[in-house]
Amino acid sequence: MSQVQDFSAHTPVMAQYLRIKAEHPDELVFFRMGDFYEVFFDDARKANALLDITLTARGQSAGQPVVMAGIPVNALESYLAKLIKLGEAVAIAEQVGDVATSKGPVERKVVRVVTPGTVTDSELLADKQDSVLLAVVAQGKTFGLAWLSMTQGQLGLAECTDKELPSWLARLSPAEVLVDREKQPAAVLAAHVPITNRPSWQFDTALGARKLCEQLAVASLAGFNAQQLVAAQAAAAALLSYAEHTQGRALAHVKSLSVQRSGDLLDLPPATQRNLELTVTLRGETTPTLLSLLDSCRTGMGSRALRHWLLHPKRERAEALARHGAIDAFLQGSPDALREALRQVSDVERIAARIALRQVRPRELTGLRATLQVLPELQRLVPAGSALLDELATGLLASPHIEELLSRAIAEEPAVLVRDGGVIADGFDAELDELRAIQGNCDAFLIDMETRERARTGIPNLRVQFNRVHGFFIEVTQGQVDKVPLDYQRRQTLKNAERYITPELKAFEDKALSAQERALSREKLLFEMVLDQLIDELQPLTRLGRALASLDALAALAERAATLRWCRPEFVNQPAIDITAGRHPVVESRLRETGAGEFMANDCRLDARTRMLMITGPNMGGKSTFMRQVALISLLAAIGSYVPADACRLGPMDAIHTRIGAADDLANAQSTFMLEMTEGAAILHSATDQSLVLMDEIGRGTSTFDGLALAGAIASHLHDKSRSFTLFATHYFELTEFPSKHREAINCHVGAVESGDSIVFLHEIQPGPASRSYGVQVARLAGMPASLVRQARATLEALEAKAGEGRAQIDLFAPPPAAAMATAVTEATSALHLAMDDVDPDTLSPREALTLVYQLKSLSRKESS
Ligand SMILES: Nc1ncnc2c1ncn2[C@@H]1O[C@H](COP(=O)(O)OP(=O)(O)OP(=O)(O)O)[C@@H](O)[C@H]1O
Repeated sequence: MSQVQDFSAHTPVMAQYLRIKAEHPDELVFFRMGDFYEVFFDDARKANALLDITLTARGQSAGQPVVMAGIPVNALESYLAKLIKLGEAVAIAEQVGDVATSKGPVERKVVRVVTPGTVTDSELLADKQDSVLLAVVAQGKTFGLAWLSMTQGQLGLAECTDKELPSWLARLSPAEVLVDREKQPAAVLAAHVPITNRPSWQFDTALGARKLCEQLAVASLAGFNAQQLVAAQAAAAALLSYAEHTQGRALAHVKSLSVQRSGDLLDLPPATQRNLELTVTLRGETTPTLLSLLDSCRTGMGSRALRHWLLHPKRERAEALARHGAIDAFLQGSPDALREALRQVSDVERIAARIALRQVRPRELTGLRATLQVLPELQRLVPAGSALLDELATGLLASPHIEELLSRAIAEEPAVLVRDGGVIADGFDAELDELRAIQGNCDAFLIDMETRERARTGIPNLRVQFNRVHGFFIEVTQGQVDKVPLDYQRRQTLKNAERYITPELKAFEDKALSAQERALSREKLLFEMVLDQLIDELQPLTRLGRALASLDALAALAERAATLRWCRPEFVNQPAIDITAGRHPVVESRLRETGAGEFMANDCRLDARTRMLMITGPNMGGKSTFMRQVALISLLAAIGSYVPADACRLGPMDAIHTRIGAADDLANAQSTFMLEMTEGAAILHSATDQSLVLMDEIGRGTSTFDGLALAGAIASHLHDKSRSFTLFATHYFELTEFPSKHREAINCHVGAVESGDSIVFLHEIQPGPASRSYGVQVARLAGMPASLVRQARATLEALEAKAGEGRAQIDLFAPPPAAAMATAVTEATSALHLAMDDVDPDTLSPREALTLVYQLKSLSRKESS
């Protein structure tokens, strides 16, 4: 039960609470009182609204009732989980003083602050996902980013422009973002992530540089190539201060820093991540996605590594090549045995972090011990023939000291919590063994005393017993009570029996109970000592975690490649996306699962001379699927996976841009068309000749003529200016003219055949433009009423006839008028110039001069016509 306290103003406990709350104004303060955490005032009202817990009022403060709500200590985790999900932060104030010896209220202190980005409790974290804390600060036109995965112990720094910031936010997908409360970046506000405001002075470059050097134990950041990143260093200052503040201690396990540059990564803007359904579907679910298909990892660490690879593909292809080599080595045999052994592996990465933060639980340590014991077997099962796998296999080492320590110190099956006792193994510490022996002797003592007392009192059914609530007692049934000797003192009366205690039993009770208490506190001390020794071994443990994660992820990719019949892609230096019999991995596996038929594989051949496919064909024909599969295959190759195709050759790639129809973004007050144009504009601004661009039915969000005109202009821009590899799907038949005027574009279409009133989709990409769009047939398939379909067909025929008669021949792809004038003028000027170049006026005869005037006149007439 919660202690009954007087909460009137000025009571010492209230003063203590108010002091703690003043230090944590932005967090919900959970104030430990006995078996409850209490929340007061506005925090209580908030908890009541968010957690649906009952409000009570007790005492008065400043004339107002003290509003409060209580959370039982043993239900803390589930309430925390809820609050973290809602983006709230909680400061946990524990009783740190000794209740028995305290004068006045027992001392309380905030031992940690749990926030969405810094949570490390295994119960509150998803196994397969990292929780990333990110700090973002604007310095002039540059944004500095610093992030930390608390459970991986890894720091990251980057700088980017305003335009690039949304991609970074999508890629890092932070659980919490720290921003300067004076200038919150708009892109962060738009990203719908929990935001924590920090004071401006915490975003300080010099402070950041100093804190980073201290954290990484280095004299300068030059070794990390980070000394120029002043904005990122400023973000790191706020990040590290906040992380330490929440943990209430230094972050001993954070020893590695990776500096990332926008230009190093294959750019996957947020729209691309969404449209390609990499980690969540368009409906917001986690399956079926590319990640859910890929992730057959055996450990949470492996799944997290795979997710990271997928969202951070590199442009430079050495790492991907090494992974292809590793998959190949696995496939020479089979990854199954290693994957089976990986089942016995615990989440070493998170355990290492929790050791560092002194939050590790006894059973995590036995998990770690079991993992260390299977390392030799794992090492044996890693196949030869790949430099990357060789390197990872050598990483499967931990100092023998750790294993030996864990085997000696931790019991075979320890209790869940240290405070329950039974965690330290017998034989590890002589003092603990002795204290336990006293407890162990209990049973023997009780039996012995029972025999003696039965003999002394002549009560045959007398029993000497112990229970947790009443301690030790002698129980005598009511019928025998008159035989009880004088030294028996009554302790408790039951319906059928009386319970007594004797001086001898009391003395034994004191000894046994104090032994138990002493054993418990000895265990706590020993556990801390074990942690001290483990903390010295953090670096090898963290390295081991990473090696296990990579091995698991690679073995999963190998398993997928074998099961799904994928091939090894080849990288070339020339521009190329050359895919033979490519498939959309997720659609293919859905078709297989639902028995809805075979997936139709398709080729895609793009190179320096053919950069754009103008794709036409009926709705439901497979245009979007084809375009997406080309993007997914390119991405899979870039992360080092095999790909769903028979053969695949890829040139360099710097980004995958997608503009694919989406629902209205009402939350951000953007109409479908506005969104379409905004996303389209972003692509045109950033796509290069090494980008892959998917344009699905651009222009459909507005009137036909506007849409067609815009689509034509966008296609021209992509073809002439960006020169990107472009897959352009459209229902505007007019655009099938595009390739005849643009050398690097060709037409193709998805095949369909009409049978009677109906239509059969072939899902095959065929050369040339589609002959018609079959929209009415598709509507019929979708179940539109027959009368409506008939009406639509009649209208369509009338419209087609009319369009055929009167359509003016408009050149959709002509350069814009201003540009046309400019070109004409330049050419004309240059022609006149050329003619004038040969003329020397001083040597001309009058007749020659007259002829020249006629010539120039005729030239100028020709060029203006
Ligand atoms: N290559 C294929 N093999 C087998 N089935 C396919 C293939 N491509 C697409 N499909 C099936 O056809 C459905 C429609 O495909 P998709 O959405 O790509 O058509 P679309 O041409 O883009 O249509 P719309 O123009 O209406 O957007 C898919 O959900 C899938 O079930």
